Amino acid sequence: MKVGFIGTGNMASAIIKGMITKGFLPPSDIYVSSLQLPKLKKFAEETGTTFCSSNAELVAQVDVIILAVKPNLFQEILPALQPIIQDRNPLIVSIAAGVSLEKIQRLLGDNHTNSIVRVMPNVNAMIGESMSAVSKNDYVTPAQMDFVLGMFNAVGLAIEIEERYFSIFIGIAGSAPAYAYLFIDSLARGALKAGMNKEQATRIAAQAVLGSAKMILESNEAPWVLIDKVCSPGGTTIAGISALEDRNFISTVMHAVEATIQRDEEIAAKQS
Ligand SMILES: NC(=O)C1=CN([C@@H]2O[C@H](COP(=O)(O)OP(=O)(O)OC[C@H]3O[C@@H](n4cnc5c(N)ncnc54)[C@H](O)[C@@H]3O)[C@@H](O)[C@H]2O)C=CC1
Ligand SMILES: O=C(O)[C@@H]1CCC=N1
Repeated sequence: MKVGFIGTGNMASAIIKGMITKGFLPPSDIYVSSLQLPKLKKFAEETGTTFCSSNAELVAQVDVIILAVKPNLFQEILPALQPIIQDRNPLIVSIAAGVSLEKIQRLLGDNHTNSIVRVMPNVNAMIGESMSAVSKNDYVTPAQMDFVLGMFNAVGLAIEIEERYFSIFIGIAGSAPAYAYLFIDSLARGALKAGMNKEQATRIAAQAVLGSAKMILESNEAPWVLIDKVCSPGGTTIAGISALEDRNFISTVMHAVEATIQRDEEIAAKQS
């Protein structure tokens, strides 16, 4: 299978580097196109991927197209590629927030029946730790779906969800790495304020958060049960939990998820 990425920015480069590290495809079977050609050429040379000087050149050679550009570019890029896409009928995979399966089909021509898959990965794909959601339209074959799930399982964990849950998924997985990084950075800033070197504090906090995430995934205990196990009576942890709740930690994080969902819905409304 030859897989072509249209757009090689933050997310595509994370997936490509993750795929290459995991050996999912030979690098030369990964084709890349984007706007800034000198930068793209350097990226292709560094990764061993196949450089394409235009989106059309890429579409003419691949079996799977990964659309990895910003949502507002779909209406410019897809109609221009429509004839060649309809001629070759590749599997279309989009990783964009706010662009529905139905919208992609409309941009490719309502009278056609393209196999289209929507994926919401996250940037941790670069180290093989993405949490990705996958949703498909009616024309995707089981073999095509297996290929996409295999690709995103190679760079983390991929699950199939109904498309109507995509906005919520972005709030807890697509955008959430940024929120987790912010939490770790905030812990490190607290340590910095108390006199510890920030770099050392960041590594310590990141390992503590990594272990906590693994504990939730591997212990089969609910987070609240684990919280109680850390809190000694009259101890340090309950003092910290109380301080977090003084500033509405729980509702602040819930509000962040709601804001993410709302923004995804706004982007989708603009695209429709
Ligand atoms: N950054 C992230 O953590 C995540 C991003 N996404 C989605 O991935 C998509 C890309 O996001 P990023 O990688 O963050 O954006 P980015 O801005 O880093 O990359 C966009 C890429 O598109 C290319 N591009 C722009 N116009 C083009 C054109 N006409 N033809 C071909 N390539 C063109 C740019 O040169 C660049 O390589 C978005 O739709 C976003 O919703 C999804 C999950 C996570
Ligand atoms: O911020 C964004 O819109 C993209 C989608 C999910 C993560 N980054």
